Amino acid sequence: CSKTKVILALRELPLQLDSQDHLHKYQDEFIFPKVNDKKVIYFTGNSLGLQPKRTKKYIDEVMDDWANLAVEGHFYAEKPWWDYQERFANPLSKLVGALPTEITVMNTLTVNLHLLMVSFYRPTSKRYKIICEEKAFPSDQYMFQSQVHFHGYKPEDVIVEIKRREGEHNIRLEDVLTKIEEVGEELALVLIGGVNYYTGQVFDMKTITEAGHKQGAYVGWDLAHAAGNIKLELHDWNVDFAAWCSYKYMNSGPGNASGCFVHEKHHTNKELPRFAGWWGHNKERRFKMEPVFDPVHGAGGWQISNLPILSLAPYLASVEMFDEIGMDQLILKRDKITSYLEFILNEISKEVQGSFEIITPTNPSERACQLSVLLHGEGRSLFDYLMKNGVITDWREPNVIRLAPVPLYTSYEDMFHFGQILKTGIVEK
Ligand SMILES: Cc1ncc(COP(=O)(O)O)c(C=O)c1O
Ligand SMILES: Nc1c(O)cccc1C(=O)C[C@H](N)C(=O)O
Repeated sequence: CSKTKVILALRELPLQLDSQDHLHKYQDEFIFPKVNDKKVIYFTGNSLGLQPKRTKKYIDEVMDDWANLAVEGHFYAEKPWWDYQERFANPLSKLVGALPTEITVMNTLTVNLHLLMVSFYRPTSKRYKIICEEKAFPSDQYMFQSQVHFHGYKPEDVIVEIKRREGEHNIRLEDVLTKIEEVGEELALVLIGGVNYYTGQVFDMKTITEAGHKQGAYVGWDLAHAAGNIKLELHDWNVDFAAWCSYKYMNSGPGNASGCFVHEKHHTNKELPRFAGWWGHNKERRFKMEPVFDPVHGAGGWQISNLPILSLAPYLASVEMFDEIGMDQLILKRDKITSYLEFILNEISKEVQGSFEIITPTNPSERACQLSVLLHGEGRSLFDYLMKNGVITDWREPNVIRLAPVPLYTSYEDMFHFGQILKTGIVEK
C-alpha cells in the first residue's frame, strides 16, 4: 500500500509541476512532429529548435512585401529591409548581456567565427598560440586548422587543447587556467565553446576571459549551445568577441543566421583588420557608392553583404518571443526541469544498474539545458527504440545520447513519459 502511494505521488508530481509552470502555455506556440500519430517528446532543441507557429506570419510578411513592393521593399516594406538587422540589436543585447551597438546578425556561425578571427587572431613570431577545448565541435577544429594554415603555421605548433583528466568526462576550470598561464606570452587567442556541445558543460566564461586577458591574449566564445540557454554577460565579462547560431535554442530554422558580439572597446580601434563589404559601410552614406570603406561604428561594421531577409524573419519572430519571456524565467524552469529529468534518470539507473551514466556535470552552475547520457553496451538499439517510440534524442559517437529538456516547449509530464519509455526500452533490449 505504501508502494502504491509512492507511485501515485510520483505520477502526480509532473502534473503538479506543469500546473505551476508559467511557461507551460508556450508549448502551444510550437509545432511538434508526430510519431504514431502522437506529439513527440522533443529533446533535440540543442540541435534544431522546433518551429514556432508565429514564424510563418513573419515570413509571409516579407513574401507579401516582396510581391507588392519588389525593390521598393528595401525602404518601404512594413519592416524595411535595408536596416532590418537593427531590429535585433535591442532584444539580442538583453539576451547576451551586451550593449545594442555590440550586436549584429549576419551569415552563419562558422563563417562569423572565421571573420572574427580575421580581426582577433593575428599571430606574430612570439605570440601565435590558440587555446581551445579538447574535442571542440568539429567545425571549430577545422576552422582553427585552416586559420593556422592560412597564416603559414602548423596546427601542431599552434593549437593547444585543454584535456580532460584521465577517467573524467568534463574539463576542470583549474586546468583551463593553468594552461592559459603555462602558454603565457605565446598565447594569442582563447576560443572555446561556452557550453560544450557533447557533455553540456558550461564554462566559467568570466574567469577564463579574465585569465586570457592577463596573458595579453584576446578571448572569444562560440556560443552555439549558450545563446537562449544560459545567462550571458558578455559586455561585463569583457569578452572580446563571440558568435552563435540561431537554429538551436533560438528556434529560427535550419541553418539560419548567426548573431555576433564585438566588445565596445574594439569599436574605435582602426588598426583591427577585417574583411569588409558594403553592408558594413557608413549607414547614411551606404548608397552613395563611395570607393573607400568607412565602417559603421559598432559590431555592424563587421557586416559584409546585404542581408537575407527571408531567413532573418524567423529569427526576428524568435527573438521577440525571447524578449517577451526573458532569460530569467527560462532559466528558472530550465534548472527545475533539468533536475527533474536527472532525478528520473537516476531512479531508472538504480533499477537497471550499469546500463547508463550521466556525463554532464551534476553541479547546476556547470550545466544548463542538456544532460548527456553515456550508454553502456548496446546503446544504439536503445536510441533506435526511443526514436521509434516518439522520443527524439540525438546520437553522438561513440555512445552518447543528448537530452535537452528545452524549457520553452517541454513539460514535466513529457519527462515522466520519457522515463517510462526509457525503462521499458532498457528492460526489453
Ligand atoms: C559548438 C558549435 N560550433 C559550431 C557549429 C557549427 O555551426 P554552423 O554550421 O552553423 O556554422 C555548431 C553546430 O552545428 C556547434 O554546435
Ligand atoms: N545544424 C545541423 C544540421 O544541419 C544537421 C545535423 C546537426 C546539426 C547541428 O547543428 C549539430 C549541433 N551543432 C550539435 O551540437 O551537434
